[in-house]
Amino acid sequence: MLSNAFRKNLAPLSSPLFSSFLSQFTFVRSSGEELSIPGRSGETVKELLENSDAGVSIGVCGGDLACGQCQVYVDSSWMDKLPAIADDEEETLGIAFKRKKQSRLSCALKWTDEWDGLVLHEAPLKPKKTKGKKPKKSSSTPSDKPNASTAPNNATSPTSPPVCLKEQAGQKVSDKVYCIGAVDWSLRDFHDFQVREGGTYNSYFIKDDFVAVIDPVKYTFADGWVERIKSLLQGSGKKEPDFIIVNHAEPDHSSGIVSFMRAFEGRPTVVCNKLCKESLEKLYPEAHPSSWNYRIVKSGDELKLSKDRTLHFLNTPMVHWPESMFTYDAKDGILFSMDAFGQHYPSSARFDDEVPSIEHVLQDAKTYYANILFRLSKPIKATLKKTLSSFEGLQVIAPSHGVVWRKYVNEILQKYVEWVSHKPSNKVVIAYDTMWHATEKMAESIYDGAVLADTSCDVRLMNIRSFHHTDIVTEMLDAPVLALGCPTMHHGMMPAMGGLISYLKGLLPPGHGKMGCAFGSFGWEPTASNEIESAMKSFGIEIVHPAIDMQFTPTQESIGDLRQIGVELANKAKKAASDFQLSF
Ligand SMILES: Cc1cc2nc3c(=O)[nH]c(=O)nc-3n(C[C@H](O)[C@H](O)[C@H](O)COP(=O)(O)O)c2cc1C
Repeated sequence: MLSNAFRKNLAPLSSPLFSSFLSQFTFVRSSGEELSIPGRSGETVKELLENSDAGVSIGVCGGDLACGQCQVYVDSSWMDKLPAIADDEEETLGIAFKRKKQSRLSCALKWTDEWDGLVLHEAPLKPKKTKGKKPKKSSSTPSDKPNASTAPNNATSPTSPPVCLKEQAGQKVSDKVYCIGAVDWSLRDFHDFQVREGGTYNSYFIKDDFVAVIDPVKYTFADGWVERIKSLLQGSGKKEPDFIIVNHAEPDHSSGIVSFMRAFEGRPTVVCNKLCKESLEKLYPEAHPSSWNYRIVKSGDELKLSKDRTLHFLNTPMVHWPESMFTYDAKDGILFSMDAFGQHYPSSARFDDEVPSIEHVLQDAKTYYANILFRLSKPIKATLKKTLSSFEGLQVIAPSHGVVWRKYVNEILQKYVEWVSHKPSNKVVIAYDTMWHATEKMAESIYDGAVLADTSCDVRLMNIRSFHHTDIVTEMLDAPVLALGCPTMHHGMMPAMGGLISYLKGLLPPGHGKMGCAFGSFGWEPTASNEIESAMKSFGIEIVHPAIDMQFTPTQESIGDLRQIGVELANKAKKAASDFQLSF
C-alpha cells in the first residue's frame, strides 16, 4: 500500500495510472479484519469493494439503492465529513437491517479522493433463517391441502418429478424462462365468478446468472410449486432463487410466498413495489413479511439477471389492485402481465397455439375482463398505451391466469383495445327475473320485437336465475343496450335482481355509453321497475324508455307495445355500433 505522503507526491503527475492509487479507505470486517481498498473517483464504495483484490461482494440489487443490503457503518471520526443522506438513500436505509445513525449505503457513496483515509465498518446481514418456530409442513393443516385432483402437484419426492413441470415437453416460454404454475382443474367458484372448467395460477422461473421467480401461486398449490423450483435449481449451484418478483398481492397469486419463504429460509429477495410490500405485510402477518429482504422497485427500474437479461418494471395501478405491476423481460420480449390478459382457462397446454380452440380462450379472456377488469377500463387503457410504447420488442404475454399468448398476441391486444374503449356491438341484452312468468312474457315480447326489427342484432334473453351473473355481465360488456326486468316483490325488486344491480354498480366504468330501460309486472303497487330505473340512471345508463309496468299478465295489446319497444331498442343498438369510431 502507498503511504499518504507518497500518494501526495505523485499527485502532480495526474496520470490515470497513478490517479488510481491516490486514495484509499479501510473496510473493517465484522471479524475485525481490516482491508485497505484503493479509491477511484467516480466509482461507488460498493463498486470499489467489489472490484478490489479482496472482492467483497455486497448488496443484491446491483447498486440501485433498492435492497438496503450494501449498508456500511461510517466510523464515528468520519461522520461529519461525508455528504448528507439524500431522500432515496434515506428511503432504502429504512429497510436496512440494524440501521444505525452511522449507516450509509455503499452504493450511494461516490468516491472522491477527499475521502482518503475513510474508515467504514461492515454492517451485519439479516440472519439466514426467518425467526420463529420450526416451519410446519403446510400439508399438516386441512386448509392447506390441495384437493385430490391436484395431488400430483404436491409430490415432494425428488425421485418423482412433479407432473406440471413438463420441462422436456416444451413448457418453456423461452430458452431460460419456464412455466412453473399450477392448474386448478376443480376451480368452479372464483369469488363468485363462476368458472366452468377450472383455472390456473401461473408462475414463471428465469434461470440466468441470477435466478428469478415471477409471481407465486395460490397457497393450496405451493408445495408442488416449491418442488418445481427446487427441481429447476438443480445443477445451478444455487440453493434458492435470488429473487421472487411479486407483481400483484391478491392472494390467488401472492399467498404461495409464505411456503416459499419457509422452504428457502427467507433468503430470496422479494422484488415488488412499495404498496405491494405493505399489502404482503398486512395479508400474511403470521409469516413476518417485514423480516424478508426486499428490493423495492418502481416504474422504470430495472433488475439485471445477467449481462444480457434485464427485467424492467412498470407500475400499473388498478390493473387490478393499487399495487399491480408488470415485469418485462427485454431479452426475450416477454411481458409478465399478472391479471391483465388473463383467462380462467385450464389446460395441460401452456400456450395459445396449443389449445383446441383459440376462440374458446378469447371468450374466456372476455369473461375475465368483464367480471374482473371492466370497471378498470380507464387505468387499463393508460397501461396499454404505456406498454405498447415502452416495450417495443414485446413478443409474448405471460399472464398469471390461463394460457401464454405467443401466437395471438395481436389478437388479445386488439380485444383489449376494444374493451377498454367500450366498443359496442349490435347487441341487446334483456335480463329479467320472474315468479309467475308475467315479467318473462314482457321480456319475451321485447325480445321478439328486437329480433324482428333487425335480424343482424344479437339479442340475448337471459333469465337471471338460469344464467349466472358472470355470463350476464360478459354479454353486457359489448352490448350498448340493456333492458332489465323484475316483478315487484315485497315492495321492491327480487333478491337476484338486487344482486345483479349491485354487481353492475361495481363493474360499470365511467363513460361506458350504455342505454336501456326497466320493466316489470306487479300486483297492486309497482315499485321494482322504478327502483331498477333509478339504479340504471345512477350507473350512467341513459334511460331511452320510461319504466314499463304491467299489472299481472300482459294483454295482447300490451304485447304489441312491448314488441315496439324491442324494435326501438334494436335500432338504438344498431346505431350505436355503426356510429362508433375507435380511437386509441
Ligand atoms: C311473495 C310475493 C310478494 C309480492 N309482493 C308484491 C308487492 O309488494 N307489490 C305488488 O304490487 N305486487 C306484489 N306481488 C305480486 C306480483 O308482483 C305479481 O304477481 C306479478 O304479476 C308477478 O310477476 P311475475 O309473474 O313476473 O312473477 C307479490 C307476489 C308475491 C308472490
